[in-house]
Amino acid sequence: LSQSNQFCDAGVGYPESTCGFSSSSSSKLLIKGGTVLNAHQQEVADVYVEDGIIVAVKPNIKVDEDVTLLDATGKYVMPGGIDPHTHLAMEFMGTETIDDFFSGQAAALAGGTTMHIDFVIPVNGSLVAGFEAYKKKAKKSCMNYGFHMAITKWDESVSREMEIMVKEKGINSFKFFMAYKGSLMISDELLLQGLERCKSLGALAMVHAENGDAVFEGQKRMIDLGITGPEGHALSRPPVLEGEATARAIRLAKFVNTPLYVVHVMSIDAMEEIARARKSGQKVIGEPVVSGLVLNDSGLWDPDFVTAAKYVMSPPIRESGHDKALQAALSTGVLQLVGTDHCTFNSTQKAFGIDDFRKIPNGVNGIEERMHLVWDTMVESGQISVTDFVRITSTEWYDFIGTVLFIVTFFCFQIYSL
Ligand SMILES: NC(=O)NCCC(=O)O
Ligand SMILES: [Zn+2]
Repeated sequence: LSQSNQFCDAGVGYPESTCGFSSSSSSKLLIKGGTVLNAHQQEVADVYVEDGIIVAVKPNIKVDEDVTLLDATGKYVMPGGIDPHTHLAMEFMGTETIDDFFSGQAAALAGGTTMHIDFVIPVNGSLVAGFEAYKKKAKKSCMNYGFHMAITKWDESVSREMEIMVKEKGINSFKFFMAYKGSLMISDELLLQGLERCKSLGALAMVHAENGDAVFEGQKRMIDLGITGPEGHALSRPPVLEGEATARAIRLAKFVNTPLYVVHVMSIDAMEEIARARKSGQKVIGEPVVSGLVLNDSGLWDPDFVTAAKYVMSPPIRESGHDKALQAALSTGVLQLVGTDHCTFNSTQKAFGIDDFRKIPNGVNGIEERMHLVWDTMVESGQISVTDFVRITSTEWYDFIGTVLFIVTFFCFQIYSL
């Protein structure tokens, strides 16, 4: 936890030890007798933590009397979750997400996630200005976070600033939008240049894969048919458009010979493209999000606009069947890790699209619910093991991004009942 945060400043009943460590006293904690989990193994052991840093993990650690004891017998002790895909305080579709870096992170912590990676959106195309703006937004943070960077246009200065991000600012993953025509979307020509640049910088290229031109046409088609409600959102951008863009991005990444990370894989169509590419040996990573794993599109058909609009996100939550197929792909290693795409708007904001689904701000929640929903649907059902749970909700990210972000989240353990 940061030394100073809103919990501490507000003094809402949190002891000093929760609000960072004073220079005069050190904090010592022994978590005793739990089943310690990581992505590869589990063992009954004690965990000794000094000043927020894990010093030892082994059975029967003996400590002095000044150490705080926490009995974890009969419980799992595991790393805090890492959500690799969030949008806090993001300006989007004429408004700003209702969760900022404090309220979103408070929700994350309540659900066992201790780190998230948010997407910096450039300001007028400038990555440096976007980075500075997000540093300001993130000042209210109460947990660990990192940044990806979205690329929303392409020119020489963007290319130069990508290097600054990688070499000076610690950002080494860049997302390209193949959707949102007229705002965030970039052309294939620019995507290709972006992929080349990622390759030359050793950075990871990410894509939001939907065919933005076809989505635009699909939206017009729905409006012409008089379908203006939230169901029109899903009808206008069917799975085939996600599959097409995923296949295109994969082929362009292959042409450039650089790894590709596909964010929010929502359909069988996209998942199968990833499966095919991986089988052929191409380095493609697929990230399902918790809404796609546990929901289906029935919410979008709710006659109550307020309810239906809550389910509007892109790519859309799909018909029943896609959810189970994505779970199966995750459990068999076709897809690798679970994000949320947490991007929340309240009912007033969602109501911008009361007469036209194209104006409903796109995004759903999940940062608080991700860990327990994956546990409930996939561990409890026996689809994945407890160590797999740790891998797909926490540690897998580091396998992709290397050692740049050392496993800070291990500082914050979450305890789950056996
Ligand atoms: N996914 C979504 O609906 N909103 C957030 C922006 C994005 O990731 O596309
Ligand atoms: Zn997103």
